[in-house]
This record gives sequence, structure tokens and C-alpha cells, in this order.
Amino acid sequence: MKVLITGGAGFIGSTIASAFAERGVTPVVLDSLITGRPEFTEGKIFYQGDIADGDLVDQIFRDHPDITVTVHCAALIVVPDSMTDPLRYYRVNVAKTLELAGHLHRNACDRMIFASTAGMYRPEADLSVTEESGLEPQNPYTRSKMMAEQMLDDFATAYGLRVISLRYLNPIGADPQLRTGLQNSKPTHALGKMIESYRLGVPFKITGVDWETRDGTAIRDYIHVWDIARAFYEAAARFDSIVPPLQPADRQRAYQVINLGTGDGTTVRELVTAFRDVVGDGFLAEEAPARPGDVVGAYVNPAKARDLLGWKPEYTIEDAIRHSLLWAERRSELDVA
Ligand SMILES: O=c1ccn([C@@H]2O[C@H](COP(=O)(O)OP(=O)(O)O[C@H]3O[C@H](CO)[C@H](O)[C@H](O)[C@H]3O)[C@@H](O)[C@H]2O)c(=O)[nH]1
Repeated sequence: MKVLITGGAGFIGSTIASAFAERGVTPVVLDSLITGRPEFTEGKIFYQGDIADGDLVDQIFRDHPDITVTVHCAALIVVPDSMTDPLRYYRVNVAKTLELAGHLHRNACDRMIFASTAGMYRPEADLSVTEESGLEPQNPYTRSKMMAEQMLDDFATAYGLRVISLRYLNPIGADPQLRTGLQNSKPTHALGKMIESYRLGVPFKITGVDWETRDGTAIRDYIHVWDIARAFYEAAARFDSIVPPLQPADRQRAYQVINLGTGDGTTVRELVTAFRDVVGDGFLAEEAPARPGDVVGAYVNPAKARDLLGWKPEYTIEDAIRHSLLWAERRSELDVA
């Protein structure tokens, strides 16, 4: 059995590829390498190219007729970039997903697991989100993921494509065996900035301390990338029980959304404390004004994932910090090499 992983040379896609391989499912990676890293494809079946390239997708299915499911991770993911260049974001995340879905349909691959975002929800008053929460995407990146999902939902009803959409928030950590991790050597997200500050010996800036949360700092649902990867594997392994092949009249049920998260989230101050627990008291933090456009955040209720995937996060925030620190070391070596 094989799985096609688009974006399989990226941070999350490459981790998913390792999780499937460890469980005896051979990954077939399709990646343009625009942001993915070639070394993440080493030892894997790999096609370099575009998800919208129909000839290439046809070739992949001719070469690997035993692909039974597609995991679709290929996307642009940087929120600020999506605000300055929405055309590119909608082209890549929406238009190319549309082309890919057509290519999969033509090749009779009717199972897709879509890497999506829980950022499209309007959080409840307590900042939690469930699959029933309203949708209120705040930027072109998140809107592009919502639009892609709406298209896929229509294709499910019309063409019998079956889709499980996994929505999560902030992935952190790295492959525990350090085969892969974040490609970007200068990440701007909270944990990336903590690692940078720690290495430089300067205080980490807590940007925003006046939010209505338990300690005034913004909340996110940081989740270990290996836990996310395991959820993708579980979705594939249980695919036909979650979304069985359906008669045309029942196909409106061929699209399933499942949220992945911790159930309580982590504030920036809590992340600082966890970081200090890992590296020691020498790690300093200071308060600073909020970033422009920042949001209070949300956390995900994972009850449906527990029921349908038998899944819950296994790694702690401290584990994720430890793996991210180890990966940052390894990442520097890769750059030198
Ligand atoms: O040096 C920093 C960096 C961040 N933060 C705070 O930490 C929280 C989380 O910020 P992140 O940047 O880690 O996470 P966001 O959810 O705000 O956004 C990030 O995660 C998104 C994915 O969900 C997108 O990838 C986006 O481009 C990326 O910036 C925010 O309150 C932010 O103000 C700090 O206190 N100091």
C-alpha cells in the first residue's frame, strides 16, 4: 500500500511521510521544492513538480497504481505573505488544489486527507473551537484553506471524492529521530524566536500582555508535529470506516472535518515557562507591545479526533521544545554541509 503526499518535502509533509513509512505504508512524495528541502526526500520515492501538472500526476499513478490515498499538504502557509500577495496564495492554495482534485478523480484516487487549519473558526467565548464553531477566516491564507475545503466538499458530493479534512493550529517540534524539521532557519513564530533569543543570549520579547486570557498573553494550540503526523496516519488507516464509499444520494456525507489539538492550549507566558524548564533559568523574557494584527488566539477541542481516530497528543510542550532545539542544531549543520 502506498500514499501520495503532496508537499512531502515540507515540514509537516515530510514528518507525515516518516510516520507512514514506519507503519509499513510507502510514501510517494510530490513536491515542487519551492519551499521544501531536497534532503527531506532522500531515500523516498520522489517526484519534483507541481500538483497542478496533470501529466505528472498521471505518470505517478501509472508508476504506482497501488496508491490508495492522497495526503494533500502542498500549500503556501505564511499569513503575512498572504496579505501582501493574495493572488499567489489563492492561485497555489485554491486553484492548484482544484486542478489536483481533477487529476485525482481522473486517476480514480477517491480518498484525500487535506491538511487544513483551525484558524478558520470563530472562537467561542472561552476561546475553544469545535467542528461546530462558526467560520470566520481572518486573512487570505486562512480564507484560501476554507475555499479549498468548500471546493473539495462540492467535489465529494458530485464526484464521489471522499475527503477527511484535518484542521489544526500551530505545529511545533520536529521528527523525534531528527530526520526532518522546520526548513526555515529564521522562523518568526514564538518558539522559533525563543530559540533565537536563547542562542544569542538576549531576552525573548513577549509581544502582547493585555489579552483577556488566564495570564494576559495570547493563547495558541501548539502541537507536536509528530502527533499531527500520527493523526494523518490514523485517518488513512481508518479512512473507509470514517467515510465509507457512498451512493450518490448519500454523498453529502463524503466530507468529514476533524480538529486536532490539545484541548486547553498554551499562553505565551506558559510557553516561556516550559522553555525555561527545558533550558534552565538563564532564559530571559521581557514584555513588549503586541505585534500589529495579532489575535488573542484559540485552542482546539479534540473530542471528535479521539472518537474517530483514537487519537490524542502524546508529546508534551516540553518534548516539542526539546525536539525543536535539537533540530535547530541539526538544521545549522545541514546549512553548513
Ligand atoms: O517573538 C515573539 C513571537 C511571537 N510571540 C507571540 O506568540 C504568539 C504566537 O505567535 P506565533 O507567530 O507563534 O503564532 P501565530 O498563530 O500568531 O502565527 C503563526 O502560525 C500560523 C500558523 O497557525 C502561521 O504560520 C503564521 O504565519 C505564523 O506567524 C503571539 O501572541 C505572538 O505575539 C511573542 O510573544 N514573541
